[in-house]
Amino acid sequence: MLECKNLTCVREERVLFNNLNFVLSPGEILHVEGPNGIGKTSLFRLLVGLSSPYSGDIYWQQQNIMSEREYYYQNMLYLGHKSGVKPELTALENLQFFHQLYNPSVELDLLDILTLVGLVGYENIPTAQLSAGQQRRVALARMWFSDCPLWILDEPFTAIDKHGVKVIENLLIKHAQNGGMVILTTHQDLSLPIELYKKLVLQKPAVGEQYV
Ligand SMILES: Nc1ncnc2c1ncn2[C@@H]1O[C@H](COP(=O)(O)OP(=O)(O)OP(=O)(O)O)[C@@H](O)[C@H]1O
Repeated sequence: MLECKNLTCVREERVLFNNLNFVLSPGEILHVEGPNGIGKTSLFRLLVGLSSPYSGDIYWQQQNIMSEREYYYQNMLYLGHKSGVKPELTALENLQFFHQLYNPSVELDLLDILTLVGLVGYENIPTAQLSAGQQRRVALARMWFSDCPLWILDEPFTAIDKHGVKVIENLLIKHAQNGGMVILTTHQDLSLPIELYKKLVLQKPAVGEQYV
């Protein structure tokens, strides 16, 4: 379970959100919504420990993520805005790298995963030469390798076409149905089963609480 308690985020003395509380339990997909600049990426950076909250705490399985970082990182997959793929390696080589990184002991057919992410026929092209959506697909392939229960996905659908979005949605559903947890932000409408899906809408702080 991921739990945020009284989380306040401040940038350049401006309060993006204050006293945010939420819980993400096994089997849940949480969609963080809000307009450009409201603080979604800032929240995700707090959730993955890349920056520290102005106040408040984040707990993973009742352990503060800042004091139990190693344990937390063993359980969490983060996909940020940057693709995290190696541009000079081919799509297949990037997948081989993810395989070694995440679960080398598990036998996987990388061609199956290339098929799922729609990159068959492009497997031997350097990733730098692929289209924006294809490069994003290489990055998203990590979800098929990860056995982490918690997935934190910052705009995973950027540059992904409608069919690709469906494939990823189905993967998120499967992950949640297997007891996994997903927190994601996207400006797209999602079609996910209501029993797995909840929303968190970030809102501006009240006037008078907008600056520290
Ligand atoms: N490192 C930083 N230093 C100063 N200001 C920052 C920093 N990071 C973000 N901000 C500011 O915080 C605000 C929220 O940015 P953030 O990227 O979290 O928004 P967002 O909700 O993810 O937006 P979008 O939907 O456009 O991706 C913006 O006004 C941004 O300029």
